[in-house]
Amino acid sequence: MTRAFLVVLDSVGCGGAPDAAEFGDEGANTLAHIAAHCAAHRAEGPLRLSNLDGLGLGAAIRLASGDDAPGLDAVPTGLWGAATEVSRGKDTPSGHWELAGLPVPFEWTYFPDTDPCFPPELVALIRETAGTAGILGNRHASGTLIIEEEAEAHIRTGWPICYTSVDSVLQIAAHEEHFGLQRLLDLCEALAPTLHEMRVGRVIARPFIGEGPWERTPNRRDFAMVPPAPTLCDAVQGAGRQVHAIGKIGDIFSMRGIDTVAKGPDAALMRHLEQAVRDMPDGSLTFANFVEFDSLYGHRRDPEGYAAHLEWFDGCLSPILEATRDGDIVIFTADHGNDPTWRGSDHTRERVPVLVAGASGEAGQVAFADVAASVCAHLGVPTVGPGRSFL
Ligand SMILES: O=P(O)(O)O[C@H]1O[C@H](CO)[C@@H](O)[C@H]1O
Ligand SMILES: [Mn+2]
Ligand SMILES: [Mn+2]
Repeated sequence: MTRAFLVVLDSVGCGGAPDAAEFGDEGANTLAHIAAHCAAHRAEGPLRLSNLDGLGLGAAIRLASGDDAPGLDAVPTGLWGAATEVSRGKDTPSGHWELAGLPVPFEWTYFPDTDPCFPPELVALIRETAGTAGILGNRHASGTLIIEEEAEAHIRTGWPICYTSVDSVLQIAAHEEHFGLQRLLDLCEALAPTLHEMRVGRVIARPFIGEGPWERTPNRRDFAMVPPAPTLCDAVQGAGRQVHAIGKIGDIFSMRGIDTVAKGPDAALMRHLEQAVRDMPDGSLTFANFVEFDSLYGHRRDPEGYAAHLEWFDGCLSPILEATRDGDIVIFTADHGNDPTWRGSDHTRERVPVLVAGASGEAGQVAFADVAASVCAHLGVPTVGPGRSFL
């Protein structure tokens, strides 16, 4: 029996989504634009990702979009392809659920990009649940900028800072000491069932500290809707196998089909992944998400920070790939794009690379749900979802 490791590099898209124009994202390409930025502007020169490119990253970018990616021109040794999403959201739950065999079968509710953005009944519910006379924010915003703008008023009034984005989210930022971390988590948890009934995908607690400058802390919590049907995690667990989640996978799947969880910043997650490759039993699935590409660099529109994080990630892979056993597969993919050279601060609709260590050949253009079918086929468990195995 063999093991599967499914590793999502959050937001590391490769352009070319056929419906990108419907999202205002025609031409967005996270990886190709970072590579072009490095080649043209970076003191250290072109993007260098020898492990991922060796598996087929540059080839996947060219296949997905036709765009060039300077510095990524290795001849692939892994199995490589590019995956297209059908769910209507370019958000984290949509991407992960579909990779896990569950294209989202309904339309999410999004809050309009108006000021205010939340309906009065929701504002009343937040006020009542928080025990405050009002809320701050109530608009579309970047999470770091809205803290800059509202933190002083937040500390003065004690009101929570509520905002949203192009994703189906209610985000609440509050100071860990002045407002209280547990109080923030309790508030988000209490609001979540109502928001989920409204088909808002997540309520996200965004705690911060400091007295200006302000700093968000790793105590973020996502209260996500339960997946509306079984996913890859349920299929693997249901076959009596172990499912280990690294990073925010547990939150994204509301712990459905997941046995164990390891969390922390990306550097800690890399150590957890290495340990999982050493320790996980035959027949198991390890499902990891590395979020900092998205949260620290994509949303912050920082192509050089994004490039450095890609190079850090790639540089950590050699010992991990060497520690895999015969018959293991390691799949590297992504859940959506977040082009740091694009306008605004939101995700971008893109295809994503699919690179498999432990297999070889060209998978070509595949579907997100094919990832779940491939993992099921590899592990020899009953398949889940509409996909077909590319292995
Ligand atoms: O700008 P910040 O707070 O990082 O928010 C981002 O994080 C949210 C959840 O991933 C996205 O919807 C986007 O709004
Ligand atoms: Mn994501
Ligand atoms: Mn994001």
